[in-house]
Amino acid sequence: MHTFLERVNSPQDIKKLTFAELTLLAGEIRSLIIETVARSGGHLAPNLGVVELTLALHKVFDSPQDKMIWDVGHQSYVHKILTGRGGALHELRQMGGISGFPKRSESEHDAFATGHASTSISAAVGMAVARDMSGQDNHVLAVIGDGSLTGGQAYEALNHAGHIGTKLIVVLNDNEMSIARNVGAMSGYLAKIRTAPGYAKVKQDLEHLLRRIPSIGDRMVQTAERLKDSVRHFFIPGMLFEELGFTYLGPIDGHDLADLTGLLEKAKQMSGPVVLHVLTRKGKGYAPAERNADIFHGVGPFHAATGEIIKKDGPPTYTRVFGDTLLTLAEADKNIAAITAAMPEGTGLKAFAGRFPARFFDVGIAEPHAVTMAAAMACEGKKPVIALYSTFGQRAYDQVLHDVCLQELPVVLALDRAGLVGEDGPTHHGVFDYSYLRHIPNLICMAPKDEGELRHMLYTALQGNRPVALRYPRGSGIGIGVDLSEPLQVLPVGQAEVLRLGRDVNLVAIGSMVNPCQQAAAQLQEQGIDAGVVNARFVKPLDRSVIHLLAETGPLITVEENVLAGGFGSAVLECLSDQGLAGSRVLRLGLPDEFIEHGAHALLLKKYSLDANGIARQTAGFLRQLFPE
Ligand SMILES: Cc1ncc(C[n+]2csc(CCOP(=O)(O)OP(=O)(O)O)c2C)c(N)n1
Ligand SMILES: CC(=O)[C@@H](O)[C@H](O)COP(=O)(O)O
Ligand SMILES: [Mg+2]
Repeated sequence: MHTFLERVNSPQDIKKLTFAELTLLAGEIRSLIIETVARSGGHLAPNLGVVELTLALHKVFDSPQDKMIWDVGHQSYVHKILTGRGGALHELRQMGGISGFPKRSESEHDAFATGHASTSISAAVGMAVARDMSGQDNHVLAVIGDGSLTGGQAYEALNHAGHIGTKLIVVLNDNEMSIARNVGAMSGYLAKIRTAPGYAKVKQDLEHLLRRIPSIGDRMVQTAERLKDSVRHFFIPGMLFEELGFTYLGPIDGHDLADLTGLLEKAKQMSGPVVLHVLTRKGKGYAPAERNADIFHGVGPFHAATGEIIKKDGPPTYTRVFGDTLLTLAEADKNIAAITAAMPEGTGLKAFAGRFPARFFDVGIAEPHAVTMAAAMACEGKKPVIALYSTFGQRAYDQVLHDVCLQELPVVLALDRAGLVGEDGPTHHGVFDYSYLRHIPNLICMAPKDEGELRHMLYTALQGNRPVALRYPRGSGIGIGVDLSEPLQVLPVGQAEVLRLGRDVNLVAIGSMVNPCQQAAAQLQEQGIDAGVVNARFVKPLDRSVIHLLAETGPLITVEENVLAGGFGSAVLECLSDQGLAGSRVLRLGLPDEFIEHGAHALLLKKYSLDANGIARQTAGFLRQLFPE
């Protein structure tokens, strides 16, 4: 029974509830989120940690007039429930259902779309200056986690906000965790604030005392002010934010509704920028998630009663094969180093971190820094491998271009979660990387047809002395039975693998699309169409002679799990145009020029006709068009 939840359809309903009722409501919200995520997967621990915080925010502020911006947005389920979407939670992250992230088109209460970390303070500054320009006085809040506060953009925004001094509130949700344990000097600084005994009281008493020091004459005033500052610095660790122009409030227990609302009311009265430091427990209220906040950060289906994750049988993931292969290669070459931007588990580097702690670097959510740092390591003879999700690699485009490729440095960019990622949706699909990489000079860009080829590609990348981007998909390999003891081969750079030449048509596929193309070719065979399949392996350098040969043989279908705009198929068309074969019969299959919604990976492939059936159907249709009976 969700007695209180049933009474909450909008944030206005929160305002009428007493603290005792809100506490009961918090329990019901937790149960609903646990039940929902246990069924269909999602971001559990981050949401359980912000139940009271979200209730307090909606009690004190008036959304949608007041703007709440959720950094990353993976912790916005409670906000969704309180803003009229509780009834739609059962279809969270499923195709056609509500998104797992804030989305302006979904609700007027979702002030700004998020998904990539560390953008919320910039967005809050933008909303605040727009408000000031229109002479309005609504409140603007950025809710940012301690992990997201490791991202450079957060500091750019703090710097600017402190400079202009406009009214906005940064709620720092500090749970000492990124996905893994949070890292970095800022994290250490927050820990100091947390552990300073009776800090808030000391700060209050001290300010009171300092205000009572008499000021006599100009010089004396200056000296006294300097003295006050030194005393503040000595006793008050939160001064960093104050020095940046913010009023620092906290730290405060983020599960105490009375304290939270009290301090939020105080923040509301301030005229300039405020940082409100809130301490929460990731996974709060669900023992398995409290114990293993990293595992329950983003999780697949599990048994709600026990917290036991429902294991999927199947081949090892690409991530796993990448991690294991890198570990093997690093045993033999002490120059190999691994870098992650706050995702050691997600990118398969946890074992590497354990085995080679001195060669492993978690830089925080700092993709641009990771890439420039790797470039400099390569200058000094090291072989850095940066494992990023393709979508987060977008953050480091300029660093790849300007720091790595311009200097032709041997850095390996391992782009995991390339292609459609499924339920996380448009903020996370890695469908732009061929397009954002293939025009960069000096860069080799490759994608394996299966998990076995991934091993050889990683080896190839580390053997060469050039920048390489290697992209592979989320989830299980195709099940070729990887043997880690199988000797690794250097693949000839720029050479495609002709799997079978077709008489009627040839499918030239890259990466994850090779396997469905082979299945499609088998289906076409049954329809009497002889279709060949070529594994392109390289988007850059492209195998121009194979493309030439195929175009002269007959119709050509390019297939990629990337947007068509500027992708692999575009590269093939450019190549044909350069070779004077612009009139070739080419059909490009890939993703359209739009943001792809969330939904199960298989359903999305089907929707965009990139599964075997869709590829076969489109190929047959193209041939019918070319050769009407
Ligand atoms: C640019 C970018 N890099 C990496 C990620 C992956 N990611 C999602 S949540 C997260 C940790 C965020 O930690 P924090 O902000 O403290 O939130 P918490 O989950 O602890 O509430 C990371 C690394 C991302 N969303 N965006
Ligand atoms: C919110 C975020 O960016 C990550 O938590 C991401 O959702 C993880 O995705 P994977 O499940 O593919 O590791
Ligand atoms: Mg955190």
